[in-house]
Amino acid sequence: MLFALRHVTFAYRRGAAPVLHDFSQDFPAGLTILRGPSGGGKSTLLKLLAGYLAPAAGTVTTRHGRAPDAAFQRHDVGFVFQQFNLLPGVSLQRNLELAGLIGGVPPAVLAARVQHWLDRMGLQPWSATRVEQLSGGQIQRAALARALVKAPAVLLLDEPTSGLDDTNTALIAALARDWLAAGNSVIVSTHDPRLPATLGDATALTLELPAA
Ligand SMILES: Nc1ncnc2c1ncn2[C@@H]1O[C@H](COP(=O)(O)OP(=O)(O)OP(=O)(O)O)[C@@H](O)[C@H]1O
Repeated sequence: MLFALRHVTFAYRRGAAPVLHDFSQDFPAGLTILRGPSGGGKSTLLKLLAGYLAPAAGTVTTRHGRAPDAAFQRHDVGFVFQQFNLLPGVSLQRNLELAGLIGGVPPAVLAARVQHWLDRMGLQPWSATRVEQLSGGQIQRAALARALVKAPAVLLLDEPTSGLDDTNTALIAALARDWLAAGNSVIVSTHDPRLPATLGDATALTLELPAA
């Protein structure tokens, strides 16, 4: 099992209505698609899986049999946030290099790995560009490239294609498909009706989160 959640309750503030209440769910390896209304808790759930948020009650267990910790975040998880969280003021290439270094990619293979993802994402012309000068679509592809540089076993994607045109959506779907085909796992939250079809994995688990 990739993740097991047991009786998870989470609220952003003490006393506030919980986003998740007594939520239990197994996440098998492979593809999981999180759907549900805006504000339903998809991003929150992804952050609980990665260990960026901790439940107030209940447990999140990774395939290592432990709660997700800093080592798990560094080595096992590639997270594409809705806000992308690229490091401003430095180049796209440097963003990818830093992510690889933090993720434990051996320096000997790092440069080639970074070039591979810049090429694959069609971002090579902007490798020296500071990220705040990229377009929205370029930033979205850059965030995915940055998540993939460290070759994470689990890719957590939060609305990775929102606002993207069909070409860029197809590019991101193809990447996710390849990542799955290589034996890795992808958990994706999405409203995008194009995405489940283009991911084309009949074994996908689809979770519908209820309205908050
Ligand atoms: N940092 C935060 N502090 C307080 N409340 C938050 C925070 N982040 C999210 N929330 C609230 O938690 C609830 C769930 O939000 P979440 O972002 O997980 O939903 P979502 O399903 O990902 O929504 P969307 O599809 O619009 O991205 C919402 O009511 C939201 O307002």
